[in-house]
Amino acid sequence: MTTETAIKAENLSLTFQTNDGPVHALKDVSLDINKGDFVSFIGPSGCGKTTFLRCMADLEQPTGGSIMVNGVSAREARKSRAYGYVFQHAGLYPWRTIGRNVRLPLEIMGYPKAEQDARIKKVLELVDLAGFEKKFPWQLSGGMQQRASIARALAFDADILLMDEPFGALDEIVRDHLNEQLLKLWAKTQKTIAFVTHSIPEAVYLSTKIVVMSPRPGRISDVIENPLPADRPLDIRDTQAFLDVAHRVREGLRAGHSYD
Ligand SMILES: Nc1ncnc2c1ncn2[C@@H]1O[C@H](COP(=O)(O)OP(=O)(O)OP(=O)(O)O)[C@@H](O)[C@H]1O
Repeated sequence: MTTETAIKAENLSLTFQTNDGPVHALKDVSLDINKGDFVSFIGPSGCGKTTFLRCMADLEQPTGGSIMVNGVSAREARKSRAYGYVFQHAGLYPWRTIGRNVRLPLEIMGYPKAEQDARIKKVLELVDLAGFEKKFPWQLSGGMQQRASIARALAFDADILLMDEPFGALDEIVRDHLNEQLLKLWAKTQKTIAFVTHSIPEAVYLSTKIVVMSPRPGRISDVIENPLPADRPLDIRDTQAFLDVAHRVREGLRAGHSYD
């Protein structure tokens, strides 16, 4: 069986020119993400995780190297709506109901009304928010709002999901629950997911592949193929196999960390 590449970065570099001189947000980053992979990016603040995700999304332009998404340039991939993007904060419009927030990208893309309705129903069921369509964002908990923003990113059924620390602002129990749900959703939809996190347990629990990054210049310091089985109840986090992977991630982080 051949594995198809969803995202391919080759010697990707991005230097920002700032008043304090150049900032090497990414330098010579090469990585293959296969279709159906769940890849986490972990590393200290400023190591280029968000910049890397934004390059995949064509929201930043690399200054060197290349990035391909689904075999075409990031720009073409953006135009063909190859991905959904989930931000750290849900970013729902407060004056729109949950249903109308999810509807927005579908309206922009010009889907017929009946198709919009069908898709909204389907994705709200996927994230366990059936029945909340008519609520406003402020009537939902933080975790529910984040699920609604995931539904919005899923609405047009892109096969890639880019997620930038989507659960960073949530308390640990809610986060555990959303981690479990996201894993189920991933298994059900077979999407390719690129996921930024600061949490070692979250990275190990969710991923097929963990990319450890380090700063100044932003680069990849380790890529760990996660040996854990696909079926992952939350208590897998207490197993030796889990702790072994977490240990390797921690070592990678420590190696690339400076305490200035
Ligand atoms: N638009 C910009 N202009 C100038 N510098 C930038 C810009 N965006 C990011 N940077 C710098 O690039 C580096 C990488 O930033 P990036 O946000 O990708 O890191 P990160 O790993 O996602 O950090 P965090 O974990 O804090 O979100 C940082 O030094 C940051 O200050």
